[in-house]
Amino acid sequence: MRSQYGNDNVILSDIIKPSQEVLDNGPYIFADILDFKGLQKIVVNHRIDWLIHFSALLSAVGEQNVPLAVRVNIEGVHNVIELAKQYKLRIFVPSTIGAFGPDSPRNPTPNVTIQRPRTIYGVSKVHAELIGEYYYHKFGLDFRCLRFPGVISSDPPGGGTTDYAVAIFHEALRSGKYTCYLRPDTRLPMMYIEDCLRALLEFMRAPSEQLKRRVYNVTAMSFTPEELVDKLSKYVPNLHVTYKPDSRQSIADSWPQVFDDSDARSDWHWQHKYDLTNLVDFMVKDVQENYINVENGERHTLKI
Ligand SMILES: NC(=O)C1=CN([C@@H]2O[C@H](COP(=O)(O)OP(=O)(O)OC[C@H]3O[C@@H](n4cnc5c(N)ncnc54)[C@H](O)[C@@H]3O)[C@@H](O)[C@H]2O)C=CC1
Ligand SMILES: CC(=O)[C@H](N)C(=O)O
Repeated sequence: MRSQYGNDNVILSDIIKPSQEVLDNGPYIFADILDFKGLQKIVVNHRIDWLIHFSALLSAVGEQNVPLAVRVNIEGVHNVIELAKQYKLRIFVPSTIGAFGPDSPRNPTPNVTIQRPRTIYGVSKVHAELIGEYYYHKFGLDFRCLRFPGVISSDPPGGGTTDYAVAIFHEALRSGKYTCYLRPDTRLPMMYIEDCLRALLEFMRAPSEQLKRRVYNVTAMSFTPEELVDKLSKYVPNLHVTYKPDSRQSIADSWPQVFDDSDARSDWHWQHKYDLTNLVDFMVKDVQENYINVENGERHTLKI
């Protein structure tokens, strides 16, 4: 986004201390999604016109702290949506495959179908979808929402059910081993981060008249842990993976296996670029160069 709109025109915010890399990249400010007045101040002082609301507790951590998930994921959405209405902002809120549940068709899962999720994360995302649509119809708010599958990047994962597909790269490339908390045949929809961010930007830029709905499924691929291990073994030939399913298995078992994003493809021409093979190629390179080599370099420096 910064490469297209200019570094100073995209402000990143969170409640955590930013890394040096984040600070070097462009403006970063503290913003607590639960502090409505603080958010108002930011919108006014920085003349914000688009709001992209990423803050949330993901599926696995949400189950461990339901009251906090309710506050951040539900109260937080109330705040940003009201803010967007007051200041006439275009607003994007991501939803997820987790907004579906065991009663939804899983292969494929269409854009409009039964949504009865069994996690607080999923419930909060259905709530976000519905309140966003309501504000669109009632107040003309330019609310846009994409339901993402598991998003894969080299950043440390945030406590979701699809985290294994990130963690496995870090652990396999360091130690040649990984213990997976899902069964080997657990199929879930996934997407590489570059596709995810491009989908978001293309969707935000699409003229309103082109959108037949405000909430779209998007995806790129679907795979299982054993299929990912098979591809990764090309880079880590003696890779040893064991499977110890935990509470995240039942969450994954209630989620879509294959996501139908044909509406996004026909309405605003969504097209993914990364499939499983080039996802693995890029992830191996990224984790190796930006994490493992850096750690090794730091260790080396310390030894000197
Ligand atoms: N990572 C994935 O696979 C997917 C993510 N999404 C959605 O994308 C969004 C971002 O996900 P990730 O980056 O993976 O999650 P993450 O857990 O890495 O990031 C969430 C951020 O929210 C921040 N946060 C928590 N409480 C806050 C508060 N009170 N005020 C301000 N910020 C607060 C956290 O500090 C954290 O940096 C979420 O809304 C998630 O539901 C949707 C589908 C898939
Ligand atoms: C798919 C998601 O929304 C997220 N990665 C999670 O697993 O909770």
